[in-house]
Amino acid sequence: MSEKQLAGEKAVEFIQDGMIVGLGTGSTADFATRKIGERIHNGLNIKAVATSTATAQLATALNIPIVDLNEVDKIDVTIDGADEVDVTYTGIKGGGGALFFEKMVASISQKNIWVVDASKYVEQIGKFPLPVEVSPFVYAHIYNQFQDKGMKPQMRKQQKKYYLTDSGNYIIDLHLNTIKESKEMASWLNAIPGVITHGLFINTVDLLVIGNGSTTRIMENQRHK
Ligand SMILES: O=C(CO)[C@H](O)[C@H](O)COP(=O)(O)O
Repeated sequence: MSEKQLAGEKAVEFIQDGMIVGLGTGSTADFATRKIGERIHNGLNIKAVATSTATAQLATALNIPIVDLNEVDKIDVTIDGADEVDVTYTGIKGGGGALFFEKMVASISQKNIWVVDASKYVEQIGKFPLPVEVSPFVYAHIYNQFQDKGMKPQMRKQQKKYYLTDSGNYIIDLHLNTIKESKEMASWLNAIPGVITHGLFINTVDLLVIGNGSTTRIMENQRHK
């Protein structure tokens, strides 16, 4: 079994009857979603909120009842993947383009569990390009601002066109190589008009489930206890 599958399936052990569950996006989160589907088939009773159209489609195919984010007061547990996470539980998400909905769902979740393979647990984040979701109305100006600051921006593309997120925005990937001041970087990005959100997730994760060889390592963010 792959490290992604080990991590994804392990996290499902934290889900109990009656919960509202956030379903993440990406190949690792999909393993969790499939396992939840299996448990529903065996009698588990939950409702779920999806973080992307792709995840909603997978969940529906597995008979997982999907509800709108606005129909729930809170989400009990969200299981999501990540592209990189460091020892302070700061991470980069959005490799799969779902960062905006993922951030919204995480923000109203009482417990956020991230599932990753061992290669994503790093000392310093930033090797993975940082996604910034921007409005198509003003994207070129934001791109130029990044370029002028030497942040090596790249418009994300799909089939030669600009990649469109589920909410109809573009993504600019910043090839920074290392991000030391993540809080400052997050505040700066948040303040740029036309930036919808970015892939820096700070102080979000409660529990990190890392697929490690043939087993899993579970790490609890002590600051969230
Ligand atoms: O943030 C994400 C999607 O926006 C994903 O969780 C992240 O890209 C990890 O994906 P994978 O599990 O396929 O490696």
